[in-house]
Amino acid sequence: MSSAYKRILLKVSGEALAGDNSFGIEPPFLQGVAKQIADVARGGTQVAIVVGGGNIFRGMAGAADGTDRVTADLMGMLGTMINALALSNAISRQGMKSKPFSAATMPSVADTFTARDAKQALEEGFVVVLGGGTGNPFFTTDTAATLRAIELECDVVLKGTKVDGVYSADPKTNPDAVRYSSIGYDKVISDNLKVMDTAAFALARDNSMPIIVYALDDQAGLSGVLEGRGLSTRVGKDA
Ligand SMILES: Nc1ncnc2c1ncn2[C@@H]1O[C@H](COP(=O)(O)OP(=O)(O)O)[C@@H](O)[C@H]1O
Ligand SMILES: O=c1ccn([C@@H]2O[C@H](COP(=O)(O)OP(=O)(O)O)[C@@H](O)[C@H]2O)c(=O)[nH]1
Repeated sequence: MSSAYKRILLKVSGEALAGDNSFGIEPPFLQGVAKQIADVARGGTQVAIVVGGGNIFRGMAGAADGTDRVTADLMGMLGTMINALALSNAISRQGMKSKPFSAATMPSVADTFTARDAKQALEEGFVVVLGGGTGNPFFTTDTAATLRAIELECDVVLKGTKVDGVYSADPKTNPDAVRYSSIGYDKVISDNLKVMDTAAFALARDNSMPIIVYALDDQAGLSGVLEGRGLSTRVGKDA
């Protein structure tokens, strides 16, 4: 099993680890995601992962309840670090070497992220799991995923989520929404299509980083999506 890509950046949302619950980590879902990742890595593709934290804490929700936004975002970033440790360990249990990195300095927890060290780990065959987002408040892990993909010279960002691509409107609330098989950066931004935030799309556009949006529960799995099977939307320069 091998893909056309040498090095990928996979964004795993926090909710994907919570499965049918909205909070916390459900072991079967964690193991399911870890197995898909380990299978792709075993096929020879280098895999870097950015994990979200929406299953633990979202800064915006904390700020809405009165916590100041910077503190709330720090709490959110720590949530992503919990997920990073859990996912990295689950990947190791699937028989692949994996190393967590943190955007914030916490030496007793994980190595601090530098592009140099993460690239070296990828070249040594580790799946690297990047927690702590960008390390800055007011950003999201979607932006972190795009940023790290550019820094680590990945070929593509894979955004694994609950929907099977980018639609003309949110498919959860609009049953008439139509799925694009591919779409340009400018259109996704001008139409304000919310599957990722605008900052993430703009960063990808300015650095020509392609993004593939797919459903984490696609029957073809991550490896199938990388091989062009399964449903997905490619966001790139041209539609
Ligand atoms: N135009 C769109 N196409 C696809 N999904 C969209 C669109 N607009 C909004 N969404 C929503 O974006 C969500 C995916 O974003 P994601 O970051 O994984 O979720 P969340 O923001 O809850 O963490 C989907 O569950 C979907 O409901
Ligand atoms: O660079 C970043 C990335 C994340 N966060 C915080 O971490 C939370 C969890 O990340 P995100 O919402 O992107 O997770 P996901 O929706 O992917 O589970 C966010 O709400 C923010 O509060 C942040 O402050 N800076």
